[in-house]
Amino acid sequence: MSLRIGVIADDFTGATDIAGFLVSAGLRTVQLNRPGSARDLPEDMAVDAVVISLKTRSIQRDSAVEESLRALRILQDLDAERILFKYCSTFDSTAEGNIGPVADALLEALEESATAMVPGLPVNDRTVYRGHLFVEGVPLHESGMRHHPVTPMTDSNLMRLTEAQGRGTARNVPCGVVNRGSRAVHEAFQEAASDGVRYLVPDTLDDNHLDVLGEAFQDLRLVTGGSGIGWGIARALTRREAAGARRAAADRWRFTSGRGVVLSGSASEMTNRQVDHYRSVAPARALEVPRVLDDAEAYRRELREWVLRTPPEDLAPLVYATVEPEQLKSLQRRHGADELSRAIEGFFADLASELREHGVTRFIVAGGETSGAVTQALDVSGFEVGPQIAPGVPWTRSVDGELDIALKSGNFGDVEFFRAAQVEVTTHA
Ligand SMILES: Nc1ncnc2c1ncn2[C@@H]1O[C@H](COP(=O)(O)OP(=O)(O)OP(=O)(O)O)[C@@H](O)[C@H]1O
Ligand SMILES: O=C(O)[C@@H](O)C(=O)CO
Repeated sequence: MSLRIGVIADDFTGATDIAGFLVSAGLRTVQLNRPGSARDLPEDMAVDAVVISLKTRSIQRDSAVEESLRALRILQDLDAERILFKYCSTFDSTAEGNIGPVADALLEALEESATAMVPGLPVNDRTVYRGHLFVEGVPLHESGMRHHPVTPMTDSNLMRLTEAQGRGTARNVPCGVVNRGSRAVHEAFQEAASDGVRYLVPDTLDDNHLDVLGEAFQDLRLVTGGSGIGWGIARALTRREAAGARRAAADRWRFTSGRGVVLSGSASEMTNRQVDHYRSVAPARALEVPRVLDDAEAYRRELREWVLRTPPEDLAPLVYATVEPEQLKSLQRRHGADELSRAIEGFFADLASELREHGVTRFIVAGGETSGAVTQALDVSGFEVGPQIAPGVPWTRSVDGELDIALKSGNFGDVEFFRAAQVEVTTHA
């Protein structure tokens, strides 16, 4: 097997996000949830891209570097022509973060001296102007990300953030140069590299810019950034085939025949709106936190029987822990934030695995941590990635062909996401 692109992703839903964009640009893509499971890939499986999903965003630097290098070796064994290190479109990495050290280690292992840093994802309103990252039109450090519990972002300047973490200097490529096209960007990259600059940070204001950057960077051994640049590079690689391949991905997608369920453990603003909407069109049960803590087994049985009572042809029933921020804070004060998170994630994981034993084959899960816990409990070593339901959220099928799974990052998708996931499978390219 030889791969056109190999991706190392620093978190779980981030991996699914980029995998969906690669498919939408026409690459047949598999996501591996356990890096070692590359050896389980069927010999005859036609794959253009492999995305290895790690959980290295907020762990110790040494471990993040070590795990990323291990993933690199697996991708090299699969003959990956180019490597993309995927991190968050909101960077999610403070001065102590791992993006710089991992990029440095990958550069060294690939014997390269410079790379591009492209977190922008304009379709989800994450843009870069003069090297500053904006989320929905406001600078990163003024967006909700300034309150992130693990990686509070207090700076929007990507050059400063990168230089604080890495071993080299960074330089912006302003949008005036990007507007001139891929040759101008390529020249800017060459000039920067010969000046000893290690990280090139181009402006990214719209999808045209992603196309230009994809074209300019498609021959670099290492590119870093979000799913947007993955899409840009994949489109550069498949320019002529893309439309046909996109249609083929959507045409091929058929749901498994079993029942479905929606499990929402995300407490984000968008998920709150999505849960509110879905409750008005489908059966839904809010998780009772005291019973999760004190009566989990009996409570799971009760919810399981309730889920299985819904006729399989109806919209899938929803079980949700999702609450508004004030209520979340008050629950966390009463029970302890970490304990509660662990208990709720564990509850969803066990519920998912029991539902699977009782014939549920289609899972829609909201929340990055919740998705990780559920996927692990379902023992899914990898996914074949299908068409996107919304930008950054594709349908996936477990490599054993038994389960359909959609994993939604907290803030992705629009208000009707949960219903849309079940009624239409169009590709957002
Ligand atoms: N009602 C609740 N009370 C306490 N904790 C909750 C509640 N609902 C959800 N949680 C916890 O909040 C955390 C939400 O994290 P998760 O990563 O799943 O969602 P998210 O942060 O919205 O998504 P993403 O990381 O993709 O943006 C989980 O650990 C979950 O168990
Ligand atoms: O890039 C993004 O915004 C997401 O894929 C992500 O990384 C979620 O954690």
